[in-house]
Amino acid sequence: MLFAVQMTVNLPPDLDADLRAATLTAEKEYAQELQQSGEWLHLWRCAGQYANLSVFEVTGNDRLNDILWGLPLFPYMDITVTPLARHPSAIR
Ligand SMILES: O=C(O)CC1=CCC(=O)O1
Repeated sequence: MLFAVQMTVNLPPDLDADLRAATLTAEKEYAQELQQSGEWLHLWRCAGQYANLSVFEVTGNDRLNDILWGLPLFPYMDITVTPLARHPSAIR
């Protein structure tokens, strides 16, 4: 199943600098592992925003939920999930 996910990051300005750096490092590793495994198909920056638009291909809602709850930045994110269906005019 395909899902578009928008993640907006709201890191508290007073977050401890070491915790911030460790969380960002862990987020990058987590995201890159899921891209390498093939579940995280696209990861795009929303221009001008501390947000991304991602596409996941996963077995279902429960798997996507597990992935999102596992994001190191999850406590600092607003997340919107859109299930995707094939568009009748799509050629690929
Ligand atoms: O910077 C972001 O958009 C948050 C994020 C998700 C995966 C990642 O590496 O950073």
